[in-house]
Order: sequence, then C-alpha cells, then structure tokens
Amino acid sequence: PSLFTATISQMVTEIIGPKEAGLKKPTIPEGKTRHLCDVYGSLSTEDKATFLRVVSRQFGTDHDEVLKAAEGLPQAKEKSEAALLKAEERLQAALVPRYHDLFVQIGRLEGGVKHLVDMRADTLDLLSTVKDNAELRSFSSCLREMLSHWFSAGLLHLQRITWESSCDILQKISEYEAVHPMKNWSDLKRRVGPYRRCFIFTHSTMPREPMVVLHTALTNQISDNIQTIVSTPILDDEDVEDINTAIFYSITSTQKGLQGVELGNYLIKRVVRELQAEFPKMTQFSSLSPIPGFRDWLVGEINKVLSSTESSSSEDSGVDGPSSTTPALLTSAELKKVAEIAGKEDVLPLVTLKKLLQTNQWMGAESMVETLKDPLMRLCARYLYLEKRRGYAVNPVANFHLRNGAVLWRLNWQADTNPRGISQSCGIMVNYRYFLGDTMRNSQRYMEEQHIEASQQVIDLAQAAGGVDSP
Ligand SMILES: CC(C)(COP(=O)(O)OP(=O)(O)O)[C@@H](O)C(=O)NCCC(N)=O
Repeated sequence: PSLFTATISQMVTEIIGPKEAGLKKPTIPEGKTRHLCDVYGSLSTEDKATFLRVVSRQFGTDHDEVLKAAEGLPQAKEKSEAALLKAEERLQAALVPRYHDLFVQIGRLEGGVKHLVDMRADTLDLLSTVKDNAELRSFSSCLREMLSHWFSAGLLHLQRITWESSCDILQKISEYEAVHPMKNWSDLKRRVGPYRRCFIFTHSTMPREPMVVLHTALTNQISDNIQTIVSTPILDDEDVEDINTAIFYSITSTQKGLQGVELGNYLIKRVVRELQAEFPKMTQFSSLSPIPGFRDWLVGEINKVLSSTESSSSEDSGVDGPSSTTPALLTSAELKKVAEIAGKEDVLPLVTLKKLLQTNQWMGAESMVETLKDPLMRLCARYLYLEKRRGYAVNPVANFHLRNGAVLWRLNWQADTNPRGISQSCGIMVNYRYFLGDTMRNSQRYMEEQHIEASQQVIDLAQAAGGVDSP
C-alpha cells in the first residue's frame, strides 16, 4: 500500500507541480494527465478508494498557508488598499485545494469531464460507506462545484425524444427509467407517443448520453393515478383543444456523479417553457410523484410504539394511546376494526397491522382497504409535511420538488396499485403543483425558512394525524 500511495502522490505532483511551485506552474504535457486517468480507470474499487483517500488528504488546502495568509490581512489593511488586495489574493489562492488544479488538467482532456463525473460518483459511493471523512467531503464538494459550472443550463442541450429518435437513445431512455420501469417496446412507444412528451438534456462532453430524462403526460386535468398514464393503450393523434395540463410523472438524473448539480430542476423549468410555447392554452403544471419510503417509515413508527408499549409494560391491550410526544398512529376504533377484519382479536392490533403492511395483504379485502384509507392518508400527510431531516422534508422526492418551489398540493389514494407502489407508499401518490408565479418565492422560503407550502387538504390531513397546530 505505501508504494501504491507514493506512486499516486508522485503522479499527481508531476501533473500539478510541487507545492512550492505556487501559482507559477509548468505547462504539463497532457500525456501525464491522460496516463493518470487511464491508471485510475483500471483500478479496482478498493484501489480507487485508496486513490481518492490519498489525493483528498495529501492535496487538500494547505492549512498552514491559509493561516499565514489570514494573519497577514490586518497588517496589509493598515498598509494600503493595494497591499490588502494582494493579501486577499494570497488567501484566496491558499484556500484553493491543490487537487483543484488536477481537476482542471483532467477536464481539459478529450473525455476528461466524463472521467471527473465518474470519479465523483466513486467519491459519493465511498462517502456512503465511511464514517464522516471531512477531507473526502471537501474533495467531493470541490468537484461538484467545478462540474456545476460545466453543466450549467446554458451548456446543456434540450432534446425531445420521439418514436423517430435513434434506437441507441430510445434504448437508454428505457434502461435509465428509474421511477416506472418499462416492460417492453410498446411501453416505450406509449411514453413518447401522442399526449406524451419525453425531454432530455445532453452535454457536448458526453454526446448521445441523456444526462437527465423528464417524462410528461399532456392532459386536461391534474392526474390522480399512474395507471391511466402508463397503462392506457396508445392513443390516436393529439387533440390540442383537449390539452391544458402537463403532468411530470417521471424524472431521472442518469449520472450519479452529478448529484447536487440540480439538472432535474433545470430540466423541469426548461420543459415548462417549451410546453407553454407549444400549447399556449396550458395553464396547469404538476407532478404525479411516488412517495418512496412512506411504508417503511410507518412500519418504523409502529415498531417505536410496540417497543415503548413493551418497555412501559402498560396494562392496556396495546391500544396505541397517544404519548406525551407523538400522537396515536390509529384511533382505538380503527385498530379494533383492523383486528376484527383480520380475525386476530387475540393479537396486538398494531402487530397485525404491521404484518398486513409488510406483506401488502391489507389490499386483499375491500373492507380493510376502506378501514385503512383515512389513517394511511393522515399518516402519509404527516410523513411528507412534518417528518424532517436537518429541517428539510425527509422524503427525497418531496425535498426535490419543494426546492424547485412546488406546492405539496394533493395526496391521491390508490394512485399506484402496482405491487411496487403498494410496497413503497401503500399505493398513495402525491401531486407537487408548480404555480409558475410562485415557484421562486416558495423555493426561497423552503430553502431559507424550511417552510413547506401545502394545500388545505394536506394541512387538514396532517392536522388530523395530530402532528400540526392550526396554522
Ligand atoms: C429526483 C432527481 C431527478 C433529482 O435530480 P437533480 O435535480 O439533479 O437533483 P440533485 O440530485 O442534483 O440534488 C434525482 O434525485 C433522481 O434521479 N432520483 C431517482 C429517480 C427519482 N425521480 O426519484
């Protein structure tokens, strides 16, 4: 390992120059940079991790130099404006990690930007496995910052995908689909056919590679279920008079290394403009989104109640009574009904409910579905509107649309009855609605005050779950 580490340091130093070279760096033959990329590309996952650890640690900011430069500021301020500017430039240079120069050199190569995107994906994978590694985190954010300049809106090319697009692109559209996987060619044909629009962004450094894909349905109302979008037969030609709404029902960013560059946000905004131009009468823009993680969150909440019931060894029969902090998940009457319908009066109702949820068996009986509609809709509103991580919505899709300035607008019961939809979110889907004149303000309030703009339906449901004071 030490020989490998020394070799990495040597190769990087030959490209970015020794530390003492400062700002005067020799022009480096591309050959050394190309060789480093080839070596990196040939490494095993484990050796790539070593490479990333070594470079992020050995070629980060020089803390002593930063301190020295900072200490020189007061004296320079006393001396003159020119001296202060010079001292500030020295500090700015000191704050740029040395691997920044490595990224610049790699980015200049043919295929170098793609190499950096893949290297960032490797870094994110490594970060997901290690405990907090501050140097690696800085390395990743420096790389993200650089990539965000290369992948800004002005440098991305919008392309509409139709059945007449080339096969290699259509194949990638099918393979990359992460939200509602396509089963066959007719699925794919439907999603690019009449009353549908499929747009991608491509980038000159990765031609013929969809960087992000947005699927939109053209309708005359805000869709409340996915079946009518992905399962309807292929329609005849569009009747423009019948279109006034765009439903974003799937968006996928295909390059993991571009996480945090917000390509999806750019694409939605660009597609809205494109559709407004094509359909001047279009007035409604909304997503129809999955709610990944809701079912698992609910099972977790049930486990919390069961373990607290066990530990408090309360005499009552496991009725999910409200505790001082969190309100009851289901009312006693709802729990009683669940036990009755399941024919399990002798088991703790929450244990029965947990099993029904984990096996999707609750969908089997109409009476059970009816009984669970109100509690599941309440709890889903609480999950989306109240469950937070560092102040922001814990659900990643909610966080994405709320950052874009959308409104948490409507929960839809039985909106996705595929097994995947039942397992993911008990079949519930949500509309994040884009009111174009408000998105900027909504986004700002969400990012700065963690305020979630929500409709009365959602607020009432969350309130019924006992989690929110009346606004
Ligand atoms: C939801 C997506 C498109 C957001 O991507 P993007 O706009 O680039 O945001 P970010 O990843 O840069 O924060 C992305 O997270 C994604 O592809 N998620 C998996 C598929 C999905 N839609 O949940």
